[in-house]
Amino acid sequence: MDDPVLLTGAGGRVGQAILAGIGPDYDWRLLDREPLSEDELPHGVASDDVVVADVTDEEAVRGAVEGVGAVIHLAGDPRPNAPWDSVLRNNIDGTHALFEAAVDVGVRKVAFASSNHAVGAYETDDRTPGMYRRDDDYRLDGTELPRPSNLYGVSKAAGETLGRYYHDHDGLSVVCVRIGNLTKSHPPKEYERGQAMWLSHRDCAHLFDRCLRAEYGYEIVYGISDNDRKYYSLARAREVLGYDPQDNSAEYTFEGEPRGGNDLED
Ligand SMILES: NC(=O)C1=CN([C@@H]2O[C@H](COP(=O)(O)OP(=O)(O)OC[C@H]3O[C@@H](n4cnc5c(N)ncnc54)[C@H](O)[C@@H]3O)[C@@H](O)[C@H]2O)C=CC1
Ligand SMILES: O=C1O[C@H](COP(=O)(O)O)[C@@H](O)[C@H](O)[C@H]1O
Repeated sequence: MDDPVLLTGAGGRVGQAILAGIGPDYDWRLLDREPLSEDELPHGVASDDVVVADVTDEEAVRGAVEGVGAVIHLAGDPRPNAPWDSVLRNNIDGTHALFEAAVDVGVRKVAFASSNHAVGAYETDDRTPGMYRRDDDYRLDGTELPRPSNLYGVSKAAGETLGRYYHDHDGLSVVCVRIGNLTKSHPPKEYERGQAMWLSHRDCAHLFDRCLRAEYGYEIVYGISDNDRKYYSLARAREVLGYDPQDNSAEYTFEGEPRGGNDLED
């Protein structure tokens, strides 16, 4: 990828994990509605490459995508309990504005930050907590219909559908990454669901690197580490993107302490 890459929501948790891992490897343009501090910028990114704007601002977004080859679109309200007015504006209108601008100027690829909450209602009372455990073979693989757990999940399913439309209508390559639970240094503590869908910082950076480098049409993949407890299949991400995760929440105790050597979870 020789052309610049636009990263929206660059100042947030996922954006910073990506930049910490692959910051030096791309020519970045960054967009966030909050100004980014010096230490949030990868080496070599000048203030001219930073757009402080709301992703629903069509003119600003059009300027931001001009000349870029690919976009990683993260900007939005990430709260599972976010109210409808916020997800409608930040997540649905914002994602629509981003896709419209991208196809208008001829961007080739968009990686969209979807969420586990687009399919959270598969976690029914009769399946949980068993499905969060490693001896359970229940798997979602990205071919299932959305089944959102909240209005935030509805907004992510809408983003995936917008991506489908712009792929079919305009030929844009789109990968929707249903991100699990990103935490730094250790998996979520004392939280089975979080440990089943943990995404480490290094696997996150590697996954989005693969989204930028691989060739695909329209894809939905799961964005988690290679956790023993997983109930999301990584097969599609491995096959289409070449994702090769290195981390596994089983290498940590339930309380989040690293286990020694080969001492994996019982
Ligand atoms: N952190 C996680 O474990 C997960 C995150 N995601 C998704 O990944 C994306 C990033 O999430 P995080 O980094 O955790 O959130 P965050 O809240 O840390 O970062 C979001 C960034 O986007 C910016 N932003 C929000 N609304 C904006 C708007 N309308 N215009 C421009 N900038 C805006 C914020 O200023 C912030 O810097 C979100 O779309 C979220 O739904 C999905 C699943 C899990
Ligand atoms: O989409 C998201 O999911 C993660 C995990 O959800 P949780 O309900 O198990 O905490 C969440 O932490 C993150 O904020 C959200 O954007």
